[in-house]
Amino acid sequence: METKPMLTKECEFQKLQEYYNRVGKKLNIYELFAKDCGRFDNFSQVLKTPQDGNILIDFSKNRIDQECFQLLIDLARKRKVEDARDAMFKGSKINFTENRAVLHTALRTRDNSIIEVDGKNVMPDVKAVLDHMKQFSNKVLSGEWKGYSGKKITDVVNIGIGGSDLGPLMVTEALKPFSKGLNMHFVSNIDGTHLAEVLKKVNPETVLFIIASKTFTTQETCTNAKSAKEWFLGTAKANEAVAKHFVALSTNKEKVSEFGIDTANMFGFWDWVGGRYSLWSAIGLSICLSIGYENFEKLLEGGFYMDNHFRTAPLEKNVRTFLLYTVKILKLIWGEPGTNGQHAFYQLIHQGTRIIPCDFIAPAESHNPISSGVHHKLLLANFLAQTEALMKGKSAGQAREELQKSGMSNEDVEKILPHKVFVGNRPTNSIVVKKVTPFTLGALIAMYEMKIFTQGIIWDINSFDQWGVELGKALAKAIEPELEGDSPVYSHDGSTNGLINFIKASRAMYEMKIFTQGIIWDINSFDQWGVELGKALAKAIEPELQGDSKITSHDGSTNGIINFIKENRDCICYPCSSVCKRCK
Ligand SMILES: O=P(O)(O)OC[C@H]1O[C@](O)(CO)[C@@H](O)[C@@H]1O
Repeated sequence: METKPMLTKECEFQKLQEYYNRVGKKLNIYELFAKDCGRFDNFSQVLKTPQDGNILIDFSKNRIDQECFQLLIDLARKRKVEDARDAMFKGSKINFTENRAVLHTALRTRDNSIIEVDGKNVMPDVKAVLDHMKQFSNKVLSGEWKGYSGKKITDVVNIGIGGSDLGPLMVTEALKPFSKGLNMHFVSNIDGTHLAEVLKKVNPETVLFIIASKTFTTQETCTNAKSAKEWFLGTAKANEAVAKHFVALSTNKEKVSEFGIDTANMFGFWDWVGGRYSLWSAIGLSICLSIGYENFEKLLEGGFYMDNHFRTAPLEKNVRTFLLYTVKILKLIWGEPGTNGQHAFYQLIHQGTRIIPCDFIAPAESHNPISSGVHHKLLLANFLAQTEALMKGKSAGQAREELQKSGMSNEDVEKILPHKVFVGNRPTNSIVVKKVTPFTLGALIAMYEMKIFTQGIIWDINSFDQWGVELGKALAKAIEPELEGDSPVYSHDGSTNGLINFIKASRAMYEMKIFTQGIIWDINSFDQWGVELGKALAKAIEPELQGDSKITSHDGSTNGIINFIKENRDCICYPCSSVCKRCK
């Protein structure tokens, strides 16, 4: 890869910085909507999928205007995002610190492209492994594959960690409505409780263990796999039985065979698949077993669809660059499904001292419209309300008026007031799909992968290596023996020694830390007014989701998303009466 100047030295970056100082830091999202009735249309995009409906990407609730947008695009061009993208897709070794190609995109290529690494077309091998996955998963699902005592497989335990766990775990969880009936379990943690609790639920005669490890040297996975095998042999006794109940997903044939797994039951992949991007590879075998191979192919198709968008759409119309605007603070993506987050950490997002840009992802239609769709309506109302609340906030004037109306004394009002005010102007992206399907999920995952890629190129960070993680692993090896026994340790810095010695002696108490922070900063750790505002807005939005009339009562983005949901769902009545013009 060509060496680039430091980001801050780029003239385009300096222009962006100058713009931020002059205009950007004063931008107020809510006011931007008031000034521009076309804002939602200008800062959102609809992608039409072949069979799975439209995907809406709304980034209008960000602190951007047209000038800022153009400056960001100019910066992306200057940092050669398009060249890097093309280099990645054609198999150049863009993971320059490890001298590797980055070709998880080849795994989901669904046309007849030739993709070469070191002059060799990798596609025949990709197809051969997919074929192996198809044959195997079909055999297990049909019951043709039998355990050592002749019984069908009922449970699958995926033992892996990091990319060999999280991607398949997330996908199988998200696509549960497509399950073909096997019970899926995922064991990652080295904490023995994780494995032990799963083993209580499965039967050695009907369980299949998938040992998923790119390197087959990962401490957690190897330890869990060894313990699982010991548990299995405790009942099965004969070593030959292992072949019926253990398969491996790896790039390391030698280690797989050393472990005692027949390499005929090994599903391979290659060093150009990064661990974090491996769910599209053989690491996705648990996905195939959960939702069936045909659905796994649809997941690949969704990823391929998004890749094609990324490759061909100009930056100005490219959804990954839109998502760029969320990058300022987080380099890390975290969250919660459904409304769980608003009962946990949204207080921080509403009233914390740092801006936390959020993405909200929602389906217009649920797979489970139970109680005549009431659950889904409430889910959507809360999603919409939180994005609105984060943007609008609540001024001191509004809060004072509310408190006075409640009959509170003036003295009390002034005491409570600072806790009831929140500045708003918190940026969010909203992403709405018609329904969560293997295809749409594949497309969304690929979109986020490419967002990380784009950020890496702009900041000149290699998104495909993990040297920091490797350093941690090396240090863990040194610390491991020190945790034995009860003699104090002095070989590290004061803090690490202190921690080790404390762990040896007792457990930490975290709740009191939060309490102490609250007292020091004068933040009430026990209220949640930001969350309450979201709830109030959700109540107002709920009835608006009824019927198919256009909504205009909110800001452009909220209106736009509500109207998108209404237009893109089959049923328009809550509760579902089966007589509305779309669902009857
Ligand atoms: O698949 P492996 O080789 O067991 O590695 C597990 C995970 O550990 C990492 O190497 C990080 O330590 C990830 O990249 C990878 O997904």
